[in-house]
Amino acid sequence: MKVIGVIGAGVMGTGVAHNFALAGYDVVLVDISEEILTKAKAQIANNIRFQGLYNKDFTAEKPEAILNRISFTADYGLLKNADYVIENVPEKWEIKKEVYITLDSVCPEHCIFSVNTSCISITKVAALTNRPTKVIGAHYMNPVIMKPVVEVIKGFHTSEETIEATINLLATLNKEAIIVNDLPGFVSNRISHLMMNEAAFVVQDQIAEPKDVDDIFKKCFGHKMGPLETADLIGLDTVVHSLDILYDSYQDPKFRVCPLLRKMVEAGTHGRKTGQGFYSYPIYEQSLVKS
Ligand SMILES: NC(=O)c1ccc[n+]([C@@H]2O[C@H](COP(=O)([O-])OP(=O)(O)OC[C@H]3O[C@@H](n4cnc5c(N)ncnc54)[C@H](O)[C@@H]3O)[C@@H](O)[C@H]2O)c1
Repeated sequence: MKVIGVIGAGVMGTGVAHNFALAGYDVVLVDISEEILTKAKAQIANNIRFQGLYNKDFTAEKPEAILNRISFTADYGLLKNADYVIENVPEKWEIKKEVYITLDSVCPEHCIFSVNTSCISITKVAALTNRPTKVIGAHYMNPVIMKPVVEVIKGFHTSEETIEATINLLATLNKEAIIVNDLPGFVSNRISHLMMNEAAFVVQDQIAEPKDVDDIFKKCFGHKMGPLETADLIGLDTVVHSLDILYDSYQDPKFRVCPLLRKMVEAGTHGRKTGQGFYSYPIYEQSLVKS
C-alpha cells in the first residue's frame, strides 16, 4: 500500500490523514470545497506541531515534510492511484451513498474501501459498490493519532483478504484491530451512545450539571472522560445522527434522541468543533488533540 485516499476533512478525516502521513504514506485528502480544505490544512499543521506533546511515537521529522505528503483536493479524480480509501463524510446515509457510487467509479479495481462510521451498516454500503468483498468498516477512535485500537467491522461480503490487508495496514500505524461483526453501532457506539444520550437526559431533567455528571464517571468509575465531554469531542451533530440511525435500525425506543441534545444541534452548538457544547472551548483548544 502506498497511496491512501481519505474522504472528508472534518474531525476524523483530518486525524486519519495526519496519522497516515506521519507513518510515511502519500495521502490524498478529498473534501467538497477549497475553504474547508484550507481550514483542514491549518488544523493538521497545528496538530503536527502539538503531536510531540501528546504522542510518545513522535518522530523528529520536520512538520512540513509530513504535511507535504498530503494532497488537499476537491477532485475525486486524484484517487485514480489510491490503494486504500478511508471515508469519513458525515453520518448521513444520503451523503455516504453518493460518495461510494463516485468512489467505485474513480478508484482502481484493487482499491479497498474502509468505512469510518459510527453506526451505518457496512453491508449496506458494500452493496452499493461493484466490489463488496473489498468493503470493510473501520471505526477509528478520536483523536485518531492517540488511539492504539480500531474497531474493525466485517460486513456480510467482506473477504478474509480485505480483513488481513486492513489488519496489516493498521499495524504499520501501531494500531491494533479488534474485529467485530456488522450490525448498526457495532460494539462501541451501540453501547456508548446510550450512555451519552442518558447523560443528556440527566442534565435536561436538572438532576446535575454537566461537570458533575462527568466527574462521577471520571472520579468514581475511573473513566478518562465523562459522557458529556466525550459527546462534545465527537460532535453533538454526529451523536444525534448516530442515535437517529440506531433508532431507525433497531426500531427500539431506547435509542430515541434526548430533546435537549437535538435542540443544542439545531442551535449550532455542536461541541468542541464549534467552540460550544455542554462546555465552552476557547479557540486554541478546539483542534487540540486531547484525551
Ligand atoms: N467524530 C468522532 O468522534 C467520530 C469517531 C468515529 C467515527 N466517526 C464517524 O466518522 C464520520 C465523519 O465524522 P466527523 O466527525 O469527521 O464529521 P465532520 O462533520 O466533522 O466531517 C465531515 C466532513 O466531510 C465533508 N464532506 C461532506 N460531503 C462530502 C463529500 N461528498 N465528499 C467529500 N467530503 C464531504 C464535510 O465537508 C466535512 O468536512 C462519520 O460517519 C462519523 O460517524 C466520528
